[in-house]
Amino acid sequence: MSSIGIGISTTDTTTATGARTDEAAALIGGARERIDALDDRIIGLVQERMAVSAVIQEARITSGGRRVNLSRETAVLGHYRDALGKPGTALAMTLLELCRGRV
Ligand SMILES: C=C(O[C@@H]1C=C(C(=O)O)C=C[C@H]1O)C(=O)O
Repeated sequence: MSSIGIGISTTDTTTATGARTDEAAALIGGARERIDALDDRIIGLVQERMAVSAVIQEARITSGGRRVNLSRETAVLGHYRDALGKPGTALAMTLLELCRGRV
């Protein structure tokens, strides 16, 4: 670590995290590892959701029905909105687009 005056560190770690102390940089670095691991799990769950959704859509289309079921999508949107508020609706819309494409 080099330093500029008392208590101001200029390590690579603090630079990368935006922290102003080594203690904060260490906390942020550890928490970012947890976030990266959570993001990997979230991405895996989204991919699993896409696969399950595809099974449903293919079964419905093969049976002569339509790909999209708006009443079900409304229920999914409501579920996310109830849990996460307005941004939850936007998240659900993105998930639905990933799962059944743009309508
Ligand atoms: C998966 C389905 O098909 C489509 C995809 C949906 C989804 O990914 O949640 C919801 C409704 C349908 O538009 C379903 O009807 O459940």
